[in-house]
Amino acid sequence: MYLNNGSVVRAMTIAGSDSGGGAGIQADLKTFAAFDVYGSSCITALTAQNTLDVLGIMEMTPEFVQLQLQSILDDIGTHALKTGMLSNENIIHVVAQTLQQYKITNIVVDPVMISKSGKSLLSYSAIQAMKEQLLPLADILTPNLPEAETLCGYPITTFEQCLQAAQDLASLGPRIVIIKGGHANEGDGPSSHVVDLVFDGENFTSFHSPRIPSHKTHGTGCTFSAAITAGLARGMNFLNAIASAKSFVQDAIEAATDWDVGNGYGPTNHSVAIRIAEGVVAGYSYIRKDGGWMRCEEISV
Ligand SMILES: Nc1ncnc2c1ncn2[C@@H]1O[C@H](COP(=O)(O)OP(=O)(O)OP(=O)(O)O)[C@@H](O)[C@H]1O
Ligand SMILES: Cc1ncc(CO)c(N)n1
Repeated sequence: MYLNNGSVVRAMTIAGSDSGGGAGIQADLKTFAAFDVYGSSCITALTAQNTLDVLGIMEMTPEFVQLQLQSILDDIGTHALKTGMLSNENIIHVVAQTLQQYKITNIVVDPVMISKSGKSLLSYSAIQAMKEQLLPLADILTPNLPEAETLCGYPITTFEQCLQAAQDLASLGPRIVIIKGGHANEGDGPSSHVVDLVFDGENFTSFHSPRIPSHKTHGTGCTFSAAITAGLARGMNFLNAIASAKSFVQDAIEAATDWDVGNGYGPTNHSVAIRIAEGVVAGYSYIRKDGGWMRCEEISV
């Protein structure tokens, strides 16, 4: 187990259970294990789910969510924490309250709203609670494009709109916003690269990687945010944690391309070695120019 100053490094996830094992709590714990980080979990809802569909959802009561959080935090503690599927505003409320009460740091909020199979995982009325109560506590917010559109309240179809959306989301509280590009150009057929855009309140960095032509992408978002959380728990700075997470997701998609697990959007393969920011992920930084942003220097972290 990875140690930091002699202490076992711990990470925690607050999310829904995916009975199919590809997303949610199951993906998070597999990812923490791959990063050699001890994982604990608070389950917000059970989903009866496979690679094709979400057949049913059973929510926990807010009281039981709170009890799980207290039981972990009073005894085991955590060096970083992520949230995934939160289901409703009452759960969001107790989660936000408890994170404040225990002064949790290194909080990654993955604002899960819809499964790859198209089922809602967050009630519409919870979106405002997420914006008002949870986003101000987030160190890192990781929406995919449709989630960023819902939180911003406008469509994002160009790179300039994506730059604007990241700034608007940062104004709601998170220190760092990453808009993930997995869903880009879906309507127009696959594009050759997946671009994840990072805004840290002042500067932009974009991470580019080849788009893997695969349907084994169930849970990529959960895996990505869990990998960032594990990296933060291990003491990485945010750019290294993001770069390591992106490499991990890429390798996990690639390692699953031949898998025969399920008949729909199959899970990724978490049994891949982690690469700790070895300069493998190409990124670009941006400078302000003529009232906009210009891509300039290529970076590796
Ligand atoms: N086909 C692909 N090839 C390579 N990387 C991908 C691919 N699809 C997604 N990714 C990467 O996976 C990560 C998650 O992105 P994505 O936009 O798929 O999240 P998501 O929609 O939240 O996932 P989920 O299905 O779990 O809800 C990002 O780092 C993205 O770049
Ligand atoms: C439980 C759960 N959380 C998140 C996602 C998003 O991938 C999912 N499909 N299921």
